[in-house]
Amino acid sequence: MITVEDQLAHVLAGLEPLTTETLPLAAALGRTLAHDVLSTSDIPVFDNSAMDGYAVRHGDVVHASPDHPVTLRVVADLPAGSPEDPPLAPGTAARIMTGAPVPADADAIVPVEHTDADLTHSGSTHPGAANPGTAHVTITTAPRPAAHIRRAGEDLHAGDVVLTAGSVLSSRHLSSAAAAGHPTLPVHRSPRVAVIATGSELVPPGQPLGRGQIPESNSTLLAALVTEAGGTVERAVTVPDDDDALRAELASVVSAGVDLVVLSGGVSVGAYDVTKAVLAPLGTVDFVSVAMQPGKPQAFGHLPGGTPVFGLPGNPVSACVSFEVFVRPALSRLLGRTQLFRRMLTAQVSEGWRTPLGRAQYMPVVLDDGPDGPDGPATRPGQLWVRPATRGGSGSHLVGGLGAAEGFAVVPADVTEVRQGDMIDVMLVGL
Ligand SMILES: Nc1nc2c(c(=O)[nH]1)N[C@H]1C(S)=C(S)[C@@H](COP(=O)(O)OP(=O)(O)OC[C@H]3O[C@@H](n4cnc5c(N)ncnc54)[C@H](O)[C@@H]3O)O[C@H]1N2
Ligand code: MOO
Repeated sequence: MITVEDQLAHVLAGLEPLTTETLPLAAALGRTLAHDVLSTSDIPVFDNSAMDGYAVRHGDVVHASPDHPVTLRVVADLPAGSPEDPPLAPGTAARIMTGAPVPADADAIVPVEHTDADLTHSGSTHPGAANPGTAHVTITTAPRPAAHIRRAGEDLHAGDVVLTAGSVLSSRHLSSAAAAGHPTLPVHRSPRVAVIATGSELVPPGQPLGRGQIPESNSTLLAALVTEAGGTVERAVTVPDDDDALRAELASVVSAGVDLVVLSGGVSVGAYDVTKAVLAPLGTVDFVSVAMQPGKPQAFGHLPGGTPVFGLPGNPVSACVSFEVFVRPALSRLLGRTQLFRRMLTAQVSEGWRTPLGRAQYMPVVLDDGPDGPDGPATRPGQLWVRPATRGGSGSHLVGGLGAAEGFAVVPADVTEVRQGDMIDVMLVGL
């Protein structure tokens, strides 16, 4: 048996990020940034007001207080978007709204709450429609120097990196890109993936089951995992345990130009293990036993023409774990991501279990409140507890309980028992 780490290194060795394309911001959501992106301007773009109020000369109002208010003449009205830079002589102020450029002569903003003014609503900022406000304003509280002025470039300077290559673009990244003046972003192409489930016992979910038949679930699982991981499902199909049927399907997906093929089932030593029967003779797909549970039998290699192909074990929990351990990092590499793996955290075990010696175990787990409940003596703030997600434990066929899993606890190969209270690494898979 080879280790998980060696098999993963073998898988990743031959994979390079796909080519890049330029997409409008909304279409780039979930894609991976291909190059660092620089801000085209300072952020903020210019010195602007953080408050609705009055732009003043600090020296005019430094002693203002409720007992000694200071009255200034209002010489301008500056809504957000105003291009004006009115001169402010001593003793004058400009009415200013949040986001409007601060006049060059002003060095503090007094919020309207610290004045006698009342900012009644004006229907439009259009010149002429704007309400000029009062002719005078009385300041009742002295501002600090530079109070409520948001400085140009205090967030980023023009030319600074705003987004780094390899980032998976979220709503927040897209907002930063827009603010930095980019209507489009360079991203890696999303890998087009074909999912092929093999097995003559499989029928579509919901159809009546004859003896020996089960609902097919791996194509649904794997297609959804591909989509969640940022790939594009080209097709998700089921073929029977028939060599010619699988050969025909593989030829079809290769000619469709997919970037990756993910097969489930038929990788073990059974008489009808179609995946092995069709792919092993090619000499370009390796069938190996990996020291993990579930997920021991694994296949990875290339189809004629070079398309990478995974053969995952058919047991549903094995297929899921195999995807997380090998296929997700591979897809992340094709996507150009810098973060190839799920996030790991450390949690404490609230219900122990036995594990096989010599194989790293991936146990589906759920988060819980610990053995004593949320207020128990062993529970500390921020402490995470986990227990097996399925009543039956780690069986690779226990697909019913898989739905509840929020993570996979990763138990090292040399451990035979996980005990209550142990600290354990958990790969988070829930959102
Ligand atoms: N003599 C041995 N037998 C087995 C070994 C072994 O080392 N020696 N390894 C076992 C392990 S571990 C695994 S894992 C499985 C892997 O087998 P295959 O990849 O060949 O998978 P199948 O035999 O096709 O199916 C296994 C199991 O999963 C069900 N299945 C398959 N596909 C689906 C699907 N799309 N949806 C739902 N369920 C599916 C299938 O009905 C079987 O019950 O081999 C062990 N055997
Ligand atoms: O290695 Mo298998 O995946 O335990 O069922």
